[in-house]
Amino acid sequence: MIASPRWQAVLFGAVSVLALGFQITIQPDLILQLLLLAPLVAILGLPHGALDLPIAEAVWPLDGLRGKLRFVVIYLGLAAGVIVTWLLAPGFALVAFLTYSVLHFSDDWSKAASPLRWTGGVATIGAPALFYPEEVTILFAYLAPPSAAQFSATATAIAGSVGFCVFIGAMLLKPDTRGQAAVEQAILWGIGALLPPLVFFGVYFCGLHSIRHFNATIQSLPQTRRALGIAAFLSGLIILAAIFFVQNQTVGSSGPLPKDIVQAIFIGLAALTVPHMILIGRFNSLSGGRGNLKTRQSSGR
Ligand SMILES: CC1=C(/C=C/C(C)=C/C=C/C(C)=C/C=O)C(C)(C)CCC1
Ligand SMILES: [Fe+2]
Repeated sequence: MIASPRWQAVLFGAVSVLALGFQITIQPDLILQLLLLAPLVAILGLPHGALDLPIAEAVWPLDGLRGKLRFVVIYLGLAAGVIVTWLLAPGFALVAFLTYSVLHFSDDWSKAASPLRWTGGVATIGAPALFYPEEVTILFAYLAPPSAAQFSATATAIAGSVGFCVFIGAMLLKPDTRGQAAVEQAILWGIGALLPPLVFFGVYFCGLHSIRHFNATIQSLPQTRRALGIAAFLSGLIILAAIFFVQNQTVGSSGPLPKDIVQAIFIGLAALTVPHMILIGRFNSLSGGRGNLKTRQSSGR
């Protein structure tokens, strides 16, 4: 576990530098970016969602196997609802996904001085849209009709430019904002300008978000060791299922298409983030902000 937020910032800086080196030397094309992003998101992103069962156990009395099964069915039902919404109204789904992702990612700076919480969330999506508008429009067009993709890319780029101005304004006018969050967001804007959108996303999601989220959650849960065990077990199970699924695919001679991989990664993330956010919202309100449930229940091992 990387306990100290300062070490998380150092790690994020190091991963960013490595990714810049990778970008300069390899210059990966879209398909290579996607083939690297998919397993990275699966392996590093999964554990932060796999803690949801231990979180639910701390928030609600999930008595016995029945209680746990009921939770899993509701959780997966909500995720399936997102996928159905995406199939029926992809334009609306993309706009909603981008909006709640900004809210979700803002939580990485929940303790930062205002307005850095919001500029951080906006940077995670707005930076690539601002610096790589054409690439982002193409990627959005894999997820929604062209008009909705164009609208979302433009709106996100505008949000990005406003966020960037607010960030610079805060740096110049509010000395109390010049802390660790500012360093992280400066790195975020830097890699947003220098790395292609998917490499940028991979670096932020795996190098900062997942680690920070996982660490904050595990620290505030009772029975830490048990929670880690459940998260490891669930992640292993899902990764095995994914490997089994991929091996049994009859892949055409041309291999997987970028569109299929983009849809699998991002509609998958969109679907799982909805029940995850509802649960985290309940968890935070019960434990008093970014609180701690260790004190609410019997102390952890
Ligand atoms: C599709 C796409 C983007 C948006 C990704 C989003 C919005 C991801 C959200 C993930 C979540 C909410 C994970 C939760 O832990 C970017 C980065 C602009 C780059 C261009 C392609
Ligand atoms: Fe997350």
